[in-house]
Amino acid sequence: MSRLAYLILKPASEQRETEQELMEIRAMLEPEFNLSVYFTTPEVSAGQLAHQAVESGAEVVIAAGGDGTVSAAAEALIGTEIPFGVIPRGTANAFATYLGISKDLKAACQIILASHTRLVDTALCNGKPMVLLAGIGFEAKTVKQADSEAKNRFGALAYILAGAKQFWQGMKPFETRVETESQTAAIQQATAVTVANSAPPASVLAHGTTGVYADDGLLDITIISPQSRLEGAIALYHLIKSGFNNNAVDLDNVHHLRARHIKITTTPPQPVVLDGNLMGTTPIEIECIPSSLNVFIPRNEEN
Ligand SMILES: Nc1ncnc2c1ncn2[C@@H]1O[C@H](COP(=O)(O)OP(=O)(O)OP(=O)(O)O)[C@@H](O)[C@H]1O
Repeated sequence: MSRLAYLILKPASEQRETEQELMEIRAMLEPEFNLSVYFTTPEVSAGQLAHQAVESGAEVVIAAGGDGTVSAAAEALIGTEIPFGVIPRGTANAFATYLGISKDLKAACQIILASHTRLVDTALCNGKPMVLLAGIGFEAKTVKQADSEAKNRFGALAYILAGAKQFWQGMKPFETRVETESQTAAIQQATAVTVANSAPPASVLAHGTTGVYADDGLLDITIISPQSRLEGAIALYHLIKSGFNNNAVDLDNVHHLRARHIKITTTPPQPVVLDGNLMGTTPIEIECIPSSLNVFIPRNEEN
């Protein structure tokens, strides 16, 4: 008997596109799974649908959408070992990229059909699910500027344009205090604080440390505090490099630490973006939940 799978899908902006994508997903997955399809709406979240799926005995849960949809659906699966499939349909798709899942719909379905899974860490940020990262300051302001119209028109370039604008306009620095289970750091003139569970190289501000790994039971914290545009540009250059070579950034204005439990306060309060969506303002408290999500990944991404 075929396995019971719940597909949670965030509709695309064009209905025809959604219909076409759903047809392709059904054609790929239905020979293998008994597939039930549910659409998210502004009122019914991927999290609610995923909880419903778990209660109904789903043997596999699949989220098709952007990082917000994937993160919300993942929350219901934390600690369940129910295999979780990701079909990237958003703008950035950072979690899928981190896991090595292609944006090509058929290739993403093939990964689910191959049934190879890996346990990864997740985290809770002020009680909300986090598979990727929480960004305070620069990143949150960038996401705020890249509205849905810009994302529909320019795709991922919308984030780059919004980031460049932020950078050019200059950021108001803020004071931050980061407390972990073993240490406390206080930085006077921070412009961005990033706490990452997982992060592809494109999530540049997360890469102060020696690699961001979603299976080490730890969160990676990067705080940047450049005092000028030039210092900011140098820091960015080193962070981009570190995203690819996993060497920690060695600069006075890039601070990094690792911990399982983190509390962050800022003065004044700063906007926070959680897994690609704005969630409110600081203070935040984040707890890593080691090996808590069982995701389908390509076989060659095991290490
Ligand atoms: N049918 C819908 N119509 C409009 N908004 C929706 C719908 N379903 C979910 N949402 C909202 O979309 C957000 C999640 O979007 P998600 O991040 O998954 O996709 P995206 O915006 O397409 O991708 P990205 O963030 O990468 O651009 C949530 O805030 C959710 O409330």
